[in-house]
Amino acid sequence: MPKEREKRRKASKEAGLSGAGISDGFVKERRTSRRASELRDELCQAKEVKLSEFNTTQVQTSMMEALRVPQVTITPDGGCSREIQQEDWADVEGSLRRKLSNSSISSTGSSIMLEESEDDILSDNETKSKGNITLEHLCEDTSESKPWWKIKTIVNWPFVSPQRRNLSWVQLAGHKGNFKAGGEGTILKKFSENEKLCFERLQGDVLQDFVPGYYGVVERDGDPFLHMTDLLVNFDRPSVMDCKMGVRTYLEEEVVRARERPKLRRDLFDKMLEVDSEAPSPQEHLQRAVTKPRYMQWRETLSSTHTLGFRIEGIKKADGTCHTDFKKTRSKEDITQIFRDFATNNTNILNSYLSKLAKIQQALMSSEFFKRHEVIGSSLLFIHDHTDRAEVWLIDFGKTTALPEGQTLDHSIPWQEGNREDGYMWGLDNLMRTLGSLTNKGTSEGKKHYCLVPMS
Ligand SMILES: Nc1ncnc2c1ncn2[C@@H]1O[C@H](COP(=O)(O)OP(=O)(O)OP(=O)(O)O)[C@@H](O)[C@H]1O
Ligand SMILES: O=P(O)(O)O[C@@H]1[C@H](O)[C@H](O)[C@@H](OP(=O)(O)O)[C@H](OP(=O)(O)O)[C@H]1O
Repeated sequence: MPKEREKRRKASKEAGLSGAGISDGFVKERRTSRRASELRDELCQAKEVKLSEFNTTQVQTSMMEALRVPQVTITPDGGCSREIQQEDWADVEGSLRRKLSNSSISSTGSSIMLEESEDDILSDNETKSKGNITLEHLCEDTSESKPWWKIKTIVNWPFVSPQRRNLSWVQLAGHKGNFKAGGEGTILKKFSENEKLCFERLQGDVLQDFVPGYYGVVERDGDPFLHMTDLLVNFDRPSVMDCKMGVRTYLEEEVVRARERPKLRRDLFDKMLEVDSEAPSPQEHLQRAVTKPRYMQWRETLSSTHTLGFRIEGIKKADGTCHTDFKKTRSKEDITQIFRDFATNNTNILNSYLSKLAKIQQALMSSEFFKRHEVIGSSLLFIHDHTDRAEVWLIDFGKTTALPEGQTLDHSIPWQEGNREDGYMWGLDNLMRTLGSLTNKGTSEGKKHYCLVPMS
């Protein structure tokens, strides 16, 4: 981390900006994020690109034929970002409060609510990014003297001029509008109190080398962001894959809330219908809505989350093509084929990935952070390029939560409501076996983690 920034971060921390400030931030940040996203959407009016489904047959077809999706190119330019200073924090809190009150859930007293744009504590109605990036404009405030970066959306990767090539960026999963460019090989991610706490706790943990560098909270256009390393920055036309880890993709508290105060979501019903018109039950068809845990569980059984403890979320290949619809990719055979294709069957790359995963596995086994956190919805980001450099990082701690004092997790035993197990290690084991089957190393790289009984 550059010294200047480190100093400023320390100063912010000492001023109490890191751990405090937004006590009920988990709720607020999601709403803030949604409003910011809406505003951005209004500004950008970017169009969604419908991606073709990516099944086994398509794996075998040329990726060049796949739909081109907009990529983000980050170019140095004037701009207006700065780290949050002590005096700003009250403003941030105030703005979060304002945004929360603007969008707070109305209490009707009814036991079941049908809401198109609201869900429980953790959800919102943002469109998913899924590889097609919304055109983002950075603000043009010239009063700031610090250099900034400008994002432009391009449609075809090869159009990027040579000097900008390495700065191209893609978002394979997650919520649209969650990312902005940061200076000097960094990016900004929409603020999440939970994720911020995770990044802070990861400092000094054995996992620190396997997560993006974290440089604190910064403010941009009135919103707080987490400032972190852009993992793509040192690669040349990287191939990228996002694998969401674990057997469960929703928090226990989401299940509890859905039980106590079910909220029916039409958008999730529609997403379900799009994949399989027979998936909703007759009652769900009647109400034309489902609860979020119902949707999430259906997604898990449809994909390999349930059976293997991980699933592929998205892939971008060196030629710039992206595929992000792996909702129905479940079998070992399909996943193996996708990995083979992703790594262009290059044994150097596959071996590098495998040994990187073995290191991650080792680190996880001795990590105090991992022991004491329920890791939900976190991904492994695989990145390689034509130099055969291949790296894997853990990303996305938005739903990674600390356990009560004294409690630890095994990460391999079956989940039952209340035990908070996430199946992360079991999923990693299966992932390593998948990669191992494509190399001579088989599964000898890693330590075996015994199977979970599939959840009902
Ligand atoms: N530090 C990083 N460097 C490079 N790319 C990143 C980085 N962090 C995230 N990405 C890209 O952004 C995508 C989404 O990241 P992430 O999962 O953190 O977002 P999210 O909005 O929290 O997702 P979700 O909604 O699933 O929780 C990843 O798939 C990856 O393509
Ligand atoms: O991948 P899909 O099929 O698009 O489904 C989404 C995905 O499971 C996300 O992980 C989840 O966000 P969180 O992880 O943040 O809960 C989102 O919930 P949301 O619609 O409430 O944002 C789902 O809609």
